[in-house]
Amino acid sequence: MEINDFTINSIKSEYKKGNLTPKELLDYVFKGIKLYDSKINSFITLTEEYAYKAIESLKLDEIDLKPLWGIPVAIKDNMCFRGFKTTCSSKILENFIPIYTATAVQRLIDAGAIIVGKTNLDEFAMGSSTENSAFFTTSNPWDLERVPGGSSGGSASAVAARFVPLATGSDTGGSIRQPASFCGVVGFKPTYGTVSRYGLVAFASSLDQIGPFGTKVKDVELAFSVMSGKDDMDSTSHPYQFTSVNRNIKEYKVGVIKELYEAEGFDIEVLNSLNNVIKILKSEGLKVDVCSLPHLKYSLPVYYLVATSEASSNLARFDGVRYGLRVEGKDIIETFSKTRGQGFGSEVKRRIMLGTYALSSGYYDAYYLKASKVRTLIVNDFEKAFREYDFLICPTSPTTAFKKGDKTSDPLSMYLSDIATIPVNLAGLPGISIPSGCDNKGLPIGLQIIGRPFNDSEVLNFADQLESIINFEARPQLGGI
Ligand SMILES: NC(=O)C[C@H](N)C(=O)O
Repeated sequence: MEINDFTINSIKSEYKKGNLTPKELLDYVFKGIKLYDSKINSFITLTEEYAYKAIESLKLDEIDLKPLWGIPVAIKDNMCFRGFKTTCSSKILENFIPIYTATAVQRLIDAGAIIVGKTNLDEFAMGSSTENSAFFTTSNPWDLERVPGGSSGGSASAVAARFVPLATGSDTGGSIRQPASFCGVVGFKPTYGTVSRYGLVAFASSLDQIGPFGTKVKDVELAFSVMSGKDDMDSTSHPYQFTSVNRNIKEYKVGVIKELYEAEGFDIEVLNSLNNVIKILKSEGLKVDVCSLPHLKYSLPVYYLVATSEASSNLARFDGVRYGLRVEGKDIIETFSKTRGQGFGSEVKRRIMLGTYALSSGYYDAYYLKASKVRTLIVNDFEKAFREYDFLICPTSPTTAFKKGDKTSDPLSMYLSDIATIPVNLAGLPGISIPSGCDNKGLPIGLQIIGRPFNDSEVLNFADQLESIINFEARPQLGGI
């Protein structure tokens, strides 16, 4: 069996023509994972037995009713899937088995998707390289010496390696878009509130958002249409209803974010790729200008106060009593501290300490409150820019995939990898990363497209058309199955 184009549409059309069955596709998927995942390490858990059982309930006459009928999907291991381990790549949850399924995951299942496994991440989604996983580091399928990005590096690499056509991620400061960029795939962070967070292990609740990875924008759109919408189990979920948009790309006005275009620290080849996109858009007749969002330069400090404050509160529940690991001490205080001391890795501890400090009395006003106020200035900058432009564009990340170990001893340089994605979370906006080319090492470069809140369909429509024009065909070579 030859599977050339690993898109949902082509898989479904092969199913309909009778050229492929869900069983054959699962055989192909698990064979690929078994052959190559020992090199890449995308998966923490495989749900093979479940998957083969799940396809038994697929009825061919429902294929047009279920958008993801027979589509294998990988789930980031910070989303609950009942009966299977949800580790968050942390020792503290190493053996945690949830008793319920996350709404976004359930909606994929209800649409016919087949869960094939849970993917690796930076512990509790804190990191940009997947090197903070307590279990193992994932490799980038384009170059095994390099990181796949993070924190959803397992999902991004699984799609890049063509293990699966679709995967889920969560994005607090770039965790879907940055690994998508490093792995040469499409990653979409929807508007905050459009996808329920119920069953997603919380990192920073005002920033976390679930979204999909795919090889093409249309696949990501389909997954988003299935996952999005009101959920009574998440009070921050919005009564959003997906409707697809079909507007000609020429009608849009695009702003290039000055602070992420003329900024230091961006590789010349990454900027050249952006320049190339600008040229393409102009030659298509679009209006493209450089526009300034002056408060964006505060995004990183604001994020590392807001996100860590929320994390210090969210992660307080892991105490050896309610969930996961318990290391016995002579009294309850010692049990707490031994459990947390041994259960959390160093990046998680760093963030809990920073957040606890920022929230503590006497410092709250100077740090958390101030950061919240500056966050509003960033939101206002975006609002103003969107009065003029339909979309804002910039590189997804300042560099292409870096080598393993390059940034592990310097947290600040790791944090800078998210300089272009973090502002989008602070403002709750939809943002997508699509491949825009390769650098001279043959590594993929990502372009980020940012839209107005709840204009997710417009972002996807624009990205889809731009993707066709760019026509990025390169893919990592792992060898055949
Ligand atoms: N969770 C994310 O979106 C990842 C971001 N790099 C962080 O470490 O916070």
